[in-house]
Amino acid sequence: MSPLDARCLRRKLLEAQHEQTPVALCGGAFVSACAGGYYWWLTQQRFYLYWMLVAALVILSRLALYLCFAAWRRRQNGKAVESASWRHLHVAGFVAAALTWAIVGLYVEYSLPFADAAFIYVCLAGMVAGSVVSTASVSPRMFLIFSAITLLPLSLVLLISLEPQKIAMGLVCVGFFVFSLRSIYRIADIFEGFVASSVVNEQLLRELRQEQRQVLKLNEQLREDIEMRSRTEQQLRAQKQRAESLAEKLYALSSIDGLTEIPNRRYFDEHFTEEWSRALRVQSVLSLIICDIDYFKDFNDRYGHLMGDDCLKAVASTLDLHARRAGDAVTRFGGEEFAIILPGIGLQEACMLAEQMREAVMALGIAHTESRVSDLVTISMGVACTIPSKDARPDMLIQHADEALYRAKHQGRNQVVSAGAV
Ligand SMILES: Nc1nc2c(ncn2[C@@H]2O[C@H](COP(=O)(O)OP(=O)(O)OP(=O)(O)O)[C@@H](O)[C@H]2O)c(=O)[nH]1
Repeated sequence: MSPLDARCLRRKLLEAQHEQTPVALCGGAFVSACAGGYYWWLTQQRFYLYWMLVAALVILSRLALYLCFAAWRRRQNGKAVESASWRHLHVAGFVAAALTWAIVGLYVEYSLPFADAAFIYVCLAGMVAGSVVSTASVSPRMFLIFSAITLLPLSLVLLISLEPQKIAMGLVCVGFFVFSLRSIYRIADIFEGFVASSVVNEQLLRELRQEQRQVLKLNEQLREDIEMRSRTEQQLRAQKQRAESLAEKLYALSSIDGLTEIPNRRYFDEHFTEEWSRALRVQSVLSLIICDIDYFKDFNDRYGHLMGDDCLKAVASTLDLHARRAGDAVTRFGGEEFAIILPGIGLQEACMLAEQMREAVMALGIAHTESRVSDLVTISMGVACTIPSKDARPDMLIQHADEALYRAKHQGRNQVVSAGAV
């Protein structure tokens, strides 16, 4: 038991004794009145008057002590403060009460015959027996003080009286004292055990409440942490979404040709590889057209670069208009060259589409007086087609389309040349 608990235990024991005080005082007052009344008519009334006044004074003093202690307890508000001085005052109260009974016992013994004195023996034995209850809660020592002062002087007088009746009574008193003393130790032990375990329980309860408060505090902290974390997660998710949409926009921007607004070479490279892989997987045809504006350098020289740009835009959107199926992609391959990816289209169909495109470009009616094949802007086109195999590489189809384009240029331009099935 900690020093704090030991102090608490002492205080609790004192409190338990304190709670017995009203009963003890009532009992004392009642027995005093009975004894005073009984002996008033048998011997000197003056002695009993004084004795009853002293007994009343002692009872009132102990009552005042009881009230003061109760007020002090209320002020302490249940704190485990040291209470040694109160204990001493309680002991003093017991000693005073014991002395009043010892005096009356001795007085009766000396002044009255045995038969009349027997009443006081009964009273004293009753007082001692009653004090077992009120003193057991504090300490056996208290009982020892009270019963020794009350009984032993009288027992001694009885034993040395040499009268058999009195000696027998003296022995009974001593025996009563000894047996009571033995019992009080047992009762005090049990009582102290109960109070000690209640003190320990209270301490445990206090610790438990403290732990509970701590756990609640930690819970609160954890809840705040979780809320903060979920807020942060939400913010991160929103930022990630923004970053992803930004990346998509950037990717789209980086895949589009700024001038013609059709997909650029970078897009071509990625998309063509994808389509190649798909065609390889499902063993379907894949066609590629590469087309080039005829005598474009001369066009630029004649009409200037800005007109050249407009021409490129017009050609690009015309080609784009003719490749509208899902998967078709008209891209700017570089300079005045365009590449058209046509998944799932055979050579013949691709050549027909290329022819339509060529005618559509001519139909734009863009004047090109410097061209040696027409007065209008024309295009030459090379078409290649394949069903990809594991041994083949995507570059090979590009190369074949390029070679076909080369032949279209050499064969007089403004025409579609097929590379044949690769
Ligand atoms: N206005 C403009 N001209 C470009 C652009 N990109 C490339 N060119 C021009 O395209 C011309 C290509 O010329 P060449 O490669 O000599 O070919 P060509 O004159 O078209 O002759 P053939 O292809 O043999 O018919 C060059 O003069 C480039 O400056 C562009 O974005 N805008």
